[in-house]
Amino acid sequence: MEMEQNQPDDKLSIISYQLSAISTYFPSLTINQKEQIVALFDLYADWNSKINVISRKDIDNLYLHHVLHSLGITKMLHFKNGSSVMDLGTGGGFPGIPLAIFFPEVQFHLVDSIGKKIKVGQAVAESIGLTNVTFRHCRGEEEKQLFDFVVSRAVMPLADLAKIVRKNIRKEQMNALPNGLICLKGGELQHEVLPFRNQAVTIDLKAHFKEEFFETKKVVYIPL
Ligand SMILES: C[S@@+](CC[C@H](N)C(=O)[O-])C[C@H]1O[C@@H](n2cnc3c(N)ncnc32)[C@H](O)[C@@H]1O
Repeated sequence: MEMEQNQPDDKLSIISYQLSAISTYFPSLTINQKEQIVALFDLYADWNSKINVISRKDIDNLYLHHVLHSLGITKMLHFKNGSSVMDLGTGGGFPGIPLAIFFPEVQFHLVDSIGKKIKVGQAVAESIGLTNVTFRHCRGEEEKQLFDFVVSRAVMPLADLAKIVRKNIRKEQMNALPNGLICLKGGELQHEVLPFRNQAVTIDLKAHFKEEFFETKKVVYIPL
């Protein structure tokens, strides 16, 4: 198992360390939200043993590498209540499910071209009682609904994503940033951001989360 620098080394302690990191970074989480987050480990461990949605050797890092990473999007924008957000290429529900827990008054639509991954996300959302999420098994190119924002992690280069989701961005604005695309990205980004250099905003997650995993992780916003 890949270890974070400051983590303890037995499995239960690792998980409770990661959970307490989330509570520390997001002190406003309600008891219900914390219970939903706690429930994710057993659900994903079980589903992941049947359908691979997270690298199997990374499941013990679920809370840091997947849940907290997904919540990194909140560092770019706090979606207003009543907003709608599509997660394109959600796989088993990242970043869509952690964001739907965090923003219970925002409507999320999770899309993936692989049906069995969508089934995992649906089962997890149902088990934790999420009522602000819908799912669709389709390619992003086929989805015609309108949203305030599209979020995405580890799906395709920014230019390709922007090309696919431009049609899905609603013209009416209700958030602190103009509607557009918010992506979680890692590593060297200069080349990908080049076509959007006058508009893209990038933030480093290492400025918000101290764990080594976030050293190279970024959130990129592009108005569309
Ligand atoms: C590497 S996985 C990432 C999954 C998830 N976002 C995560 O971070 O765990 C990429 C996902 O994007 C989906 N995908 C790729 N191209 C797509 C498209 N054009 N429309 C819908 N889903 C797509 C794949 O099916 C796959 O589940």
